[in-house]
Amino acid sequence: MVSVVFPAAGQAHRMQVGLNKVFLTLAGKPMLLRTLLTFSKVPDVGELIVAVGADEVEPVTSLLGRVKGLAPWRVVEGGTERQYSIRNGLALVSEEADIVLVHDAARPLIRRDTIEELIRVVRAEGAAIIAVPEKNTIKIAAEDGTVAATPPRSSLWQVQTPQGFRKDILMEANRKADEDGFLGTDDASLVERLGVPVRIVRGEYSNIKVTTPEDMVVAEAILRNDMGAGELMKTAVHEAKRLLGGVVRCRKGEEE
Ligand SMILES: Nc1ccn([C@@H]2O[C@H](COP(=O)(O)OP(=O)(O)OP(=O)(O)O)[C@@H](O)[C@H]2O)c(=O)n1
Ligand SMILES: C[C@](O)(CO)[C@H](O)COP(=O)(O)O
Repeated sequence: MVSVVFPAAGQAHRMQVGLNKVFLTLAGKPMLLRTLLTFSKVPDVGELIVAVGADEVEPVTSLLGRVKGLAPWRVVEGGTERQYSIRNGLALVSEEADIVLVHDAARPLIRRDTIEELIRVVRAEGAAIIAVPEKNTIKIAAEDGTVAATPPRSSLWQVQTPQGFRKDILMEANRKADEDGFLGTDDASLVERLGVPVRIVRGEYSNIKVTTPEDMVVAEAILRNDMGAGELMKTAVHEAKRLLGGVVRCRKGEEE
């Protein structure tokens, strides 16, 4: 059985609304619910553990109690850092779970097929993360604000969640991180410290983490666009050709 821990106890400082962003509505549904409902549709997922702020435990418990279609869930108080919120969630993972996924509640655009593919890879390899190839050139800055290095883009991936692990691996990684006082910005970085290989599973660029106000616009647009990127592109290509009288170049094999 797969257990999923959702860190949802952040302060949303960068959203600048004075409210935990996971309760903000996107296309008519609170972000947190959207995320939980998508995971609930995955047959292997047997448990949802949601870490929220201390004063949010009661209202969230009451809210989830009114929602139909959720997998069995529990709400726990989060911590001052994402990693501590997850640690509190891990304490509630049930005996029957053999795999644990961690997913930011603030990534409401995750797709069911991406979750299913991640679970398949974790079953086979023990540890895997969802990521997409980096599109920009990334620079490493020196302390004085000049460029220290330009790592080759072909080896850079933007890491997302969910991230999934065999339960024993994730538990040990968290225990060791606590012992060493190590704080990571994702869960895989804790597992990497154990020397366990972590497989990268290619996901979707649309699985954004809603972090700043403009991310709300992007998320809302993606959710409200019932065409999807593939269909949108077809229409855009058709229009471009019409405007330019068929002069638009199509790469071999990519003709309409
Ligand atoms: N102490 C914390 C901090 C973050 N999170 C969760 O971790 C996810 C990713 O974090 P982030 O996008 O940074 O959210 P916030 O911490 O809320 O945002 P900010 O850093 O702008 O305050 C979010 O679902 C957030 O709720 C958490 O559970 N506990
Ligand atoms: C785990 C994560 O979503 C991967 O991109 C990200 O590192 C979380 O970072 P944040 O500092 O909590 O925004």
